Amino acid sequence: MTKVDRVVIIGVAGDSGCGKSTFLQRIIDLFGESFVTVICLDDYHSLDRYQRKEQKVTALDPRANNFDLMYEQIKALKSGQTIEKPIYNHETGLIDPPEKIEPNHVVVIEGLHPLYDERVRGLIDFSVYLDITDDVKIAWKIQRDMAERGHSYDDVLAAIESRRPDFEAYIEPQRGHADVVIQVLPTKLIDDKESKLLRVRLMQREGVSDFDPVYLFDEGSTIHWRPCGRKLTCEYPGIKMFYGPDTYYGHPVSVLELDGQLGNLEQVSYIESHLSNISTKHKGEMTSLLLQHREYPGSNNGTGLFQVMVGLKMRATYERLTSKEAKVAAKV
Ligand SMILES: Nc1ncnc2c1ncn2[C@@H]1O[C@H](COP(=O)(O)OP(=O)(O)OP(=O)(O)O)[C@@H](O)[C@H]1O
Ligand SMILES: O=C(CO)[C@H](O)[C@H](O)COP(=O)(O)O
Repeated sequence: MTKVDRVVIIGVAGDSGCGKSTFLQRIIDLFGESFVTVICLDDYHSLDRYQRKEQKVTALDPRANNFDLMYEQIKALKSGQTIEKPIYNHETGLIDPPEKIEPNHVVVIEGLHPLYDERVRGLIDFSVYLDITDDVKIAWKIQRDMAERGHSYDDVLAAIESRRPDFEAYIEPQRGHADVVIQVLPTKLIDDKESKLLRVRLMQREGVSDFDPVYLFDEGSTIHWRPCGRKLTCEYPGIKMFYGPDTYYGHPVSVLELDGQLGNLEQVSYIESHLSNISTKHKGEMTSLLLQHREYPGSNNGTGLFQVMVGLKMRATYERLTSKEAKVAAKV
């Protein structure tokens, strides 16, 4: 077992089918596999599939989840203790015998409710909410659930509809607690009925310790930028970027937006060179991270770019927290 002086807890919230797997893979690529442990919060379902059906509650309902145990176990991990985490088995719908989880440098807690319980929220060092609008969620889910899971179009729509009331009551409000929200919306550049072209907004909360929001050109200004031209080749309808201040769930945020598709990934370095506070270790690092896995879904639009950017901010938060604590330890 590796000795870990400081366990940094990262929360990734989002509905099922919102692209968490790709985002988590990007985080693992950045930190290295042995450095990160991912805990899926579905493992804290207190009611199995049959009990939920019997009691007419969904998995999104807090009554189907054990927040006391979630809090106790994340707290224990954060203080360097090994835990016996339950396992929710998605194949059988039952709760399996627990598994041992050891503390690691970075522990990501991902799923429906990382920011729901105030006590769990208090343990998280950096949090992200993946906010995929319905049109896009339907398009993604249809692509996956029809191709890979044998569901029909109507099944997919019915599943989204049946989750909606609990989703709006218990999942969506967590956006107000996240340090960063990645919002995925249909494009405004053209009328795109299939939601293939995306407008992606990064809502970055201001005033969060150990987190400096990324900005375009000039911090605090409002910028509209069409980067397509000599240095960035774009196909119709091109790319539009926006940066500016806003208020979100009653608190100030900096918004960074990218609408459209990145045609030539190598040229993303042109966009990168106009962004500040991206927490890269060398010039062009963000572009090379994107290029490293150009096959991941969303690499050619704002979803991939902002996932990489948020990964870099997580690394910066990790480094600040660990170096602060090392300095405190050195003084004692
Ligand atoms: N940025 C993206 N652009 C286009 N499609 C995407 C993007 N991210 C994910 N998808 C597609 O959406 C579907 C769901 O993604 P994924 O499996 O990563 O979601 P998830 O949140 O991990 O879901 P679950 O929790 O149910 O396992 C996949 O088919 C994937 O290819
Ligand atoms: O939202 C989910 C995962 O985030 C699932 O719907 C939930 O975990 C219940 O799983 P299953 O449908 O396999 O019983």
